[in-house]
Amino acid sequence: MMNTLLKNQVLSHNNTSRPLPFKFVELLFPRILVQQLRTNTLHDKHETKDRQPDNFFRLHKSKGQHLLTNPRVLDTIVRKSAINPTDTVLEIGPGTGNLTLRLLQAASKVVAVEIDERMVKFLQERASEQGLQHKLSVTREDALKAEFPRFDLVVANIPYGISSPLVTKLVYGEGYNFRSATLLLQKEFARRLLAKPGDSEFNRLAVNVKLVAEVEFVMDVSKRDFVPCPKVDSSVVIIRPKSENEIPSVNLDEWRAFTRSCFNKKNKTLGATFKQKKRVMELLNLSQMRESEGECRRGSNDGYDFVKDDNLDDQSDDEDCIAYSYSETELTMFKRKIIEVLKTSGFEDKRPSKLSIEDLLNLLSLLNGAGIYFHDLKGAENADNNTVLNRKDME
Ligand SMILES: C[S@@+](CC[C@H](N)C(=O)[O-])C[C@H]1O[C@@H](n2cnc3c(N)ncnc32)[C@H](O)[C@@H]1O
Repeated sequence: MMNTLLKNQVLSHNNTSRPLPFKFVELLFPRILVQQLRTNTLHDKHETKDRQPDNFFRLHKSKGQHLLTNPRVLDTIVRKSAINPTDTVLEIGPGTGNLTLRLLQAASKVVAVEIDERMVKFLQERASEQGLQHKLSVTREDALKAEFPRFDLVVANIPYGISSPLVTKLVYGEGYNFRSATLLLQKEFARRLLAKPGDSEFNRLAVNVKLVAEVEFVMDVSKRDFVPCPKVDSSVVIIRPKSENEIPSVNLDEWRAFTRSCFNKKNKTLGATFKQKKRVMELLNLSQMRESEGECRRGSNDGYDFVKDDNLDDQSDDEDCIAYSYSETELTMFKRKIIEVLKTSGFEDKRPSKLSIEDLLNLLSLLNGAGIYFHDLKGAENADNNTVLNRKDME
């Protein structure tokens, strides 16, 4: 059942029936809201069977339900997003709608994707009460699985647990053509998106996003601006996809497979990474697949099964674990080929986290020139039960 008290409180910013002058409400809003929400909501951690009366609107930590309540921050997010009155805005995880109501006022339309049915209903009612329901389309879906309708820009305070796959989906998703994504993210995650080569936070996520988009820092947001208060601080960033002619000409699937290999252990030198027997086997297999457009050789008990190989440099590697069969000679020759490219190009002793995108593109092109290719094995992974599924995403 909808909690009327909660509804009145989260609505207070725009509720015309409230007698308090707008500015005064604006000033008091965070404190009133925090105080009252605290007494009228429960978070997973505090849930007990005997403490769940109907008028409690329980927020689920597992779904990242931390509501942004500071009107100053909400207004800044909307202002910085530079929304045109003709724009359709995609909001992921609208929750109770504190941001959505502002977006509805600024945009022509808001399409929202929310996983929690209760939030969907709450938001629809709230929009109706403000006479804005005709501008809102909210569906109950997992944003990672949803096919987003057409949108001009994204503005969202997203659940932090899905940040990496969601950012990947937005910037690498086929068919999305949008101006910008203003996202409220966990501070550390935002720092990685903003990191430059040589920074300690510079990783595969940063390099992949930067290939196809520009990232701008907007502001830090205190954990105290949320209800309930999370453990971490947050930051707002704006991601702007590059136009087609600004993106280097590279096969994006191969690029992502290449950076996955390079950054597998980002503090190892590229020489050490690509000398690993499993890496050599994987690349030999992919390169042969590319040449023959055929089957990959895997699974023979007579050959090398790197999962069981005690001589591996890095047994803790939790990436793709597929067994291939190659002779010692084949592997040695192929390994020489890789090392030769790394040596002659001066990349052997370099660490991926210190390299620029241009350096990495150059290395990929040199490896391709020597017949060494990279490929995202996800398709093969789904089709083949021999694959150990434990693939990290972009981090
Ligand atoms: C951090 S809260 C933000 C709520 C609201 N936008 C705000 O700023 O107050 C994240 C919201 O995302 C929703 N959510 C969590 N996982 C989701 C998913 N996979 N797809 C869509 N929504 C999700 C949660 O239910 C929650 O409402």
